[in-house]
Amino acid sequence: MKATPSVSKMQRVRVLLPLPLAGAYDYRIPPELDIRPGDFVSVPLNHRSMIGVAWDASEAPEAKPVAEHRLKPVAGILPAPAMTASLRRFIDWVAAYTLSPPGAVLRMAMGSTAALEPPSQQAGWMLAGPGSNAQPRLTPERQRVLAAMRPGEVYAGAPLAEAAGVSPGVLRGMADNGMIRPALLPHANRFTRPDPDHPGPQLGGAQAAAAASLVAKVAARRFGVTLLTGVTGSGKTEVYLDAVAEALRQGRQSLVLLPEIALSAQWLDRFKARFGVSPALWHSEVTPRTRRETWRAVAAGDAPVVVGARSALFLPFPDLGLVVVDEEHETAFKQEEGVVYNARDMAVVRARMAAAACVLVSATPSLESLTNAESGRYEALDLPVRYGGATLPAVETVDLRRTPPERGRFLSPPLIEAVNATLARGEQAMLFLNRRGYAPLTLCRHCGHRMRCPNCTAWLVEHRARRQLQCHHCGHTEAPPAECPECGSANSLVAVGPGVERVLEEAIALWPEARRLVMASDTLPGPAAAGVAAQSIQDRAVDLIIGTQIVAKGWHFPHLTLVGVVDADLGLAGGDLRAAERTVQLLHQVAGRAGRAEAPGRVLLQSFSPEHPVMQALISGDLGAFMQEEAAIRRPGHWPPFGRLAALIVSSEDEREAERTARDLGLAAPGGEGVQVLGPAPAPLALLRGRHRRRLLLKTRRDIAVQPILRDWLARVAVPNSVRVQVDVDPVSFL
Ligand SMILES: Nc1ncnc2c1ncn2[C@@H]1O[C@H](COP(=O)(O)OP(=O)(O)OP(=O)(O)O)[C@@H](O)[C@H]1O
Ligand SMILES: [Zn+2]
Repeated sequence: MKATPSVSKMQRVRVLLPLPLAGAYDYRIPPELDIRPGDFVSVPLNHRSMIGVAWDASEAPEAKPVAEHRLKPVAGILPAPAMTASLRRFIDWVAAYTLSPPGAVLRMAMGSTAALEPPSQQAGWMLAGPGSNAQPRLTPERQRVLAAMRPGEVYAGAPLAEAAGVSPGVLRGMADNGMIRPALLPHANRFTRPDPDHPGPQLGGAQAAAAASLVAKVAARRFGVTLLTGVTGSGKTEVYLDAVAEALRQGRQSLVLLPEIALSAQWLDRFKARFGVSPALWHSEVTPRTRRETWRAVAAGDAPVVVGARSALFLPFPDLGLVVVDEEHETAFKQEEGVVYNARDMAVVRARMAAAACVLVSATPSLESLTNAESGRYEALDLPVRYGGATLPAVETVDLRRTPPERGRFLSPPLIEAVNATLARGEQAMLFLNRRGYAPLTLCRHCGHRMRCPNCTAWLVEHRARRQLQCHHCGHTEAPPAECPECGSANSLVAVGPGVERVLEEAIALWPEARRLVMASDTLPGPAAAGVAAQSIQDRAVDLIIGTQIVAKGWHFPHLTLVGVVDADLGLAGGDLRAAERTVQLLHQVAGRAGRAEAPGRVLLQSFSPEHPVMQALISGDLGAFMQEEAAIRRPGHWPPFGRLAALIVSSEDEREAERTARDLGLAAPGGEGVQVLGPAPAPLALLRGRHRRRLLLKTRRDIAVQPILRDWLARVAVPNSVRVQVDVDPVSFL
C-alpha cells in the first residue's frame, strides 16, 4: 500500500494548463498511468498536445461534470519532478487574490517547458577499454590522444582534440577503429553548494544581534516575517547573508529577491566573498539554456540559493527555508502586465506556505511594512548606524528661486561649486536625475505645438545621441522633424527640460577633464554592463557619475562623497497616493550613496520648494517622523495601508466602447458600509498603445476583502470582446 492515494483510483483527473483562459480541465486516466497531484502530464487539447499539471481534486465538484465517455485521456507523465503541494497552493492563492486565471499563474511557474524534458546529455569520448581487440595503426597524433585520456573518464570532443593537438576527424577515425568509443558526458552541477562556514565578515554590535535573531528564526523552521531596517550603509546585506548561511546548515533553500537585476553585480561579489561560490540567478536575461538548468536544479534541490527578480517566486523549490526581499519598498516588485501582483507581498505568502522565514529589508521601508511591524504582525530589527564608523551624509537644499542656474542650464552655482570642490579633492561626485534621454518635451517656439506620441497620452522624449524622439510608454520612435509639423516653421523646435543626456552635456562643458559615466537603463542594458560600470567606479576610473534611478539603490561606492539631485521636486508632481512617500524613499536612497567610507558625504537637493515636508524630512533624516505624518494623513480616509484598494482599468481601441463599459461598471458599482467606488474617469494615460483607458477605483475598509466584491461586480456587467477590463488589486501605479 502506498502512503498517498494516487488519483488513479479515480478515472478522471483535473489538469491545469498554462493558458490564460482556462481553469483546470478534466481528463481520463488510462489504466496504465499512475498519476498523482503535481505530476507534469501531457494531454490533448484542440488536436494539439500540451503540458499541464495534475491539479488537486476540486473542493466543490462541478454541478454537471463532463460525462466519462467524452473525456480525452492523459497521454503521459513527464519525467520531471512533480510540482510540490506548497507551490500548487501558492498558484491557487495568487490567482484568487489577483483575480487571474490560475492557468496564467501556472505559466509563470512552468519557467520553460523545455525544462520538463529530461536534460539532454552531451556526447563525448572514452577509451575503448581492455575488451577491445583493435590493432590499428598508432600514428603520433593518435598516440597523443591516448596519452591525453585516462581509463573510465569521458571527454568532450573539442577540448580533447585541442589538448592532443589534433583535428576532430582524428577522434572519429579512432572511434571507427575501435580505439575510443562514444559515451555521455556526466552532468556538471553548476550550482556548487555555498559553504555556510566559509569565513565571512566579523559582524559587530547591532549587526551581530540582528543576525543572531534572524538565524534563530531560520533555525525554528517556521513561518514568520521580520522587517530588517537600518540606515544606508549599515550592512543589512551582510546581516541577512547570515540567515542564508543558517538555511544552508538546515539543508533548506533560500530565495533572495532584488528589485533590479542591474544591482546584482555588486551583490554577487558580496555573496561570493561570503560563501566562496556564486548563487543561481533567475531573471529575464538568463539564457534559455541556463533557465532550463536552473529550473531543474531548483526542483531537484541542487540550487541551494537563488537570487532573482520577482518571477523567481514561482520556481519549484522543494524545501524553501528563507525568503529575503531586499529593498522591499521598491515599486519594481509590482508586476503591471499579465498577472498583476506585488512580489513583495506574494513573497510573504510563499514563505507562509513553505513554513519559511521571510525577511523584508530596506533603509526606507514602505508604510505598509512599517504598519505591519507596528501592529506586531512583523518583527522589527534595526541597524541604527553605518558600518565601520562612517557617518550619514549632510543633506542640504539649494533654493532654485534664490540661486537659479544660468538660463537654459540646470545646475545651480552652489551645486557646481560643490562638484568643483569634490573633484579637486580627488573624490567622486554623482548627479542624479530620474529621467532618461535629453529632454522630456520638444516644443515649437512659434505655434506652441508639442511633439506627442501618436499612441499614448504622452510627450515624446528626445534622445539626442540617437537622434530620436521616443515614447517611454509604448516604445514609438521617430526622427526629430526639421520643421514644426503643425505650423511648418523651420528650426523652431526647442528642447524643454532636462534628461540625463542634457545634464551630461552641461557637465562636459563645466568639467571637460573629468572622467564621466552615465548610468541609466538604456546606457547599461544588462547586469554585465552594470557590473563593469560599478567596477570602474570602485576602481576610481570615473570622477563624475550621472544617473537615473538605477544609481539610487544598493550600490556601495566608497570614494563617492557628493550627490547632487538635479530636480528634487520631480516625483511630487504626479500627486498620487504615495508620491511623497516614494520621493522620500528614492531621494534618501540616492543620498545614502554618499560618504559610505572614511570621507564624509554631502548631498545637495535642488528644489523650488525647500520648505516642503519631503525636503525637510530628507534634511533631518528622520524618516520615522515623516512616515508617522503620512500615516496620519492616510488613516482617516481609509487609504492604504489603513484600507484596501483595487483598480479596474477599462481599455479598448474604440473609445466609445471603453466609455460605455466604464459607465456600465460605474452604474453597477458596489456600495454599502465601508465600500466606495471612485470613477469612472479617464486614466491619466487616457491613451496607451492605441487603447483608450478609463479607470475605476474600489476602496474598502481594511476588514473588508475586495476580491468577493470584485467578482460579484464583474459578473454583473457584460463586457464586449473589444474591451479589456484589467483588475489591479493593491495598485501601485495610478496612471
Ligand atoms: N561586519 C562587516 N564587516 C566588513 N564589512 C562590512 C560589514 N558590514 C558591512 N560591511 C560592508 O559595508 C558596506 C555597506 O554594507 P551594505 O551594502 O550591506 O549596507 P546596506 O545596509 O545594505 O546599505 P543600503 O541600504 O544603502 O543598500 C559593504 O561594502 C559591506 O560589505
Ligand atoms: Zn506611446
